[in-house]
Amino acid sequence: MSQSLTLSHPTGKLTGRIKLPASKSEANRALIIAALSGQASQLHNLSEANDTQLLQRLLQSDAETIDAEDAGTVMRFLTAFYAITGQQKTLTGTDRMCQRPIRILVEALRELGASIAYVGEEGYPPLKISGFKGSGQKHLKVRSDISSQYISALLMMAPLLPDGLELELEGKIGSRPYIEMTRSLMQHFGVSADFTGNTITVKPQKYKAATFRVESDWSAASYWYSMVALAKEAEITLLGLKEQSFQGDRAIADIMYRLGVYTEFTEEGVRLLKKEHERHISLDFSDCPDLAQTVVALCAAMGVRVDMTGLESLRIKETDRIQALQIEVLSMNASLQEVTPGVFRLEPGILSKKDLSFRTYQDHRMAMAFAPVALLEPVVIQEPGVVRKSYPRFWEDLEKVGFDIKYTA
Ligand SMILES: O=C(O)C1=C[C@@H](OP(=O)(O)O)[C@@H](O)[C@H](O)C1
Ligand SMILES: C=C(OP(=O)(O)O)C(=O)O
Repeated sequence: MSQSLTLSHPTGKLTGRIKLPASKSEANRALIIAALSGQASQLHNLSEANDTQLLQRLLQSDAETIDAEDAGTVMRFLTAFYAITGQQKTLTGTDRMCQRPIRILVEALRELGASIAYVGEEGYPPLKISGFKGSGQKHLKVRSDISSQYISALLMMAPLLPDGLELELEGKIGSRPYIEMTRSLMQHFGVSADFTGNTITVKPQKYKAATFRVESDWSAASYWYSMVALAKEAEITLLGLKEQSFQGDRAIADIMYRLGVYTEFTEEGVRLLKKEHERHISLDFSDCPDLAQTVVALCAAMGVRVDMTGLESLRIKETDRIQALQIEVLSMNASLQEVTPGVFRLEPGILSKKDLSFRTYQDHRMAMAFAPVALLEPVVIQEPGVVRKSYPRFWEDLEKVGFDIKYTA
C-alpha cells in the first residue's frame, strides 16, 4: 500500500449501497467462545478485518510464540484463553501493543491460578503463559475504568472455572456496552452471566454449539454518517445493520441525528438522509469511545462546537488518540483542549482551503475519521493502509460513491 493518498469528491453528492465489514468485536468473541466450547459452531459473516482474520489464524496455530499484532481484543482475549486452556505460549504484539497496559488482567488471572510472567516491562506485553492450577478463588475485584477488554476476557473463560467466578468491578465502568456484548454472546452459546450492581456472577457451565451470524460493524458505519453529514446531497444505504444490536456503537445513530443525519431502519439495514444540525453539543463517550474520533473530525469540519467527557481510554488505544486528534484538528484551524479535568472542548475554526494532510499514527480510526473531510476540500491521508485493522475495503467503498483517489508511492 502506498505512503499516502489524495482524496477528493468532484460533486459532493453521495448515493450508494454499502456492504459494511462485519463487527470485529462480535466476531472475536464468537471465535473465542466457539474455541472454548470444544464443539463445532457455525459462525457466519466473520469479519474480513485483520483483527478477526488474525485471531482465526492464531487459534489454529501450534507455534509457541504468538503475535497479536496491534489487536487489543486478540491480545487480551488470548491471554485468558491460553491460561484457562493450559497452553504454554509467549504472547507478543507490535511496539505499540507492548505499551498498552495488561496488568489488571494478568493479576486477575494469577489470582485464579494462572502462571504468567512478563518478558519485558512489568505490566505490559510480551507475556509468557505457562500453565494453570486452579486456586479455588472465585471472588475477584477488578478495576473497570481502564479497559473493558480485561473483563470480557475473564468473563468468557469464567464458566470453565471449577467454581465459576464472581467479578466485582471497581471504579467507573468504561466501555460498558462491550461487557454487555460479551454477556449476550455467552448467552447465545448457552451460558448465563448475572450482572447485578457492580458484580458479575458466572456459575460453572458448558458452552453449547450454536449458529451465529455476525452483524455489520456500527463503528465502521460512523464514517458513512460523517460523509452524509458533510455531503451536499446524500442518500446512503448501509447493509446489514440492525436496530436491536449487540454493539454499543449503534449510539452513532442518535449522535448523528444531532449532527445532521437522519437514520431510517429498513429490512436490509439503514438508510441515511440529511437533515439540519445543531451548532453546539455535549457528548459522553464512556460507552462508545471508538466514536470519538469520528465526531471530533466531523465537528471540526462542520463548524460545530462539542464538549466531551468519557475520553480517558483514548490515551491507551492504537495511539494516544487525544494527542493525535489535538494535532490533526489544528490543520482545520480547530482546537481540542481539556478545559477542566476530564472535559474536552472542540472549538472549530474556519476550514483552510488548501494543503489538508492528515497523519494517521498507525491508527485505522484516524484515517477513516478524517477521510470524509474530502467532501469539502481535497485531503491527503498518510499511511492509508492502516484501515486493514477493521475495514480493509474502506478506500474501495469510497471510490464506489464517487470519491477520486490518487495513490502516491
Ligand atoms: O471489547 C471490544 O471489542 C472493544 C472494547 C473497547 O475497548 P476498551 O474496553 O479498552 O475501551 C473498544 O475501544 C475496542 O475497539 C473494542
Ligand atoms: C481500540 C480499538 O481496538 P483494540 O483495542 O481491540 O485494539 C479500535 O478498534 O478502535
